[in-house]
Amino acid sequence: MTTSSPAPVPPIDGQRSPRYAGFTTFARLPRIGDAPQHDVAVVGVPFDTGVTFRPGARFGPGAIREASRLLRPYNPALDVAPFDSVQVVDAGDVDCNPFDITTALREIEAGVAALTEGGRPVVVLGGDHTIALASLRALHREHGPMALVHFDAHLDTWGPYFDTPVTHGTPFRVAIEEGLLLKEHSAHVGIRGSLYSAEDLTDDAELGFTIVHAREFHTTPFTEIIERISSRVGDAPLYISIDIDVLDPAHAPGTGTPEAGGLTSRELLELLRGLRDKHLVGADVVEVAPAYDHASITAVAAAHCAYDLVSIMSGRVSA
Ligand SMILES: N=C(N)NCCCC(=O)O
Ligand SMILES: [Zn+2]
Ligand SMILES: [Zn+2]
Repeated sequence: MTTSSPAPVPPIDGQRSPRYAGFTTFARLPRIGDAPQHDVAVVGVPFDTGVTFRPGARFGPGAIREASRLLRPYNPALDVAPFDSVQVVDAGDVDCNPFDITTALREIEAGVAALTEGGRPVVVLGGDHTIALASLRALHREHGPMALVHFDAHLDTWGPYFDTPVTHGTPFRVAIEEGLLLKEHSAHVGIRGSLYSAEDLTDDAELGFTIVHAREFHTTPFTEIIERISSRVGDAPLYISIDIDVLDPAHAPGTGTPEAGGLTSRELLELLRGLRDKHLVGADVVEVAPAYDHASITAVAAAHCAYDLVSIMSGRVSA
């Protein structure tokens, strides 16, 4: 992977232009056409045709970008200035069909593939969770099967809903069926809430996943949980998928299928930081539905997750 040369085009300086002014891009980064090339891309996927309950995640990318205006250029938790040594850009949104899931997934896959050519990492801002499948398909072209760390209240390995095989409740079942994932290196984290039946859990185990349930955060030391996830991933190329409903509704009210008893945003960010040394090839932050948000609580959490993901990626690219 190449490191940018000359110096990367930086985000707009908050000391020269107030952070609430000007065009809205993620963390006030340059738009993709305003940099000579990119090492890491952030891209929006405004798609929510796969939802089973409250719609509105199509407005997630815009809300996350707006909330990201406050992000500053140095990330002390990871000791990295993510925009200093590599070129990070906002690649805009993928235009995808709002009426046909199959067509949309093809368009999203093509959009993500164009950005990740040559193995460059990407952070995808959703959109509902269906889009993770397209993103995995695109990254599989570069990396082959990947480890998945999937933060979510929900398993998202269910079967068809209303005879529709690809929805936001099914992306990781399809991903396993398509051979996109290394199941022995993959985990769901934060799972909770009601299921259709106990078989949902045995079906998921048969697909090969392991689960860190939300309630385990009460009984297991945090460092042990991090170690469990980290050793599961090992050295495999890693994709991190963050469904913002992994957070408790108190920390993320703006989402379509909220479940009580979730993680705090502090816990989630710390879990991400625990994966800093992994070979992170791609990530998404999905299911932000601003219509149900209050004071941008959910969008802020999502923006901070995306910032830590970019920080981990740029640390690797520049190393
Ligand atoms: N991926 C999210 N957020 N939710 C999936 C819920 C699917 C269901 O209730 O059947
Ligand atoms: Zn979920
Ligand atoms: Zn999900």
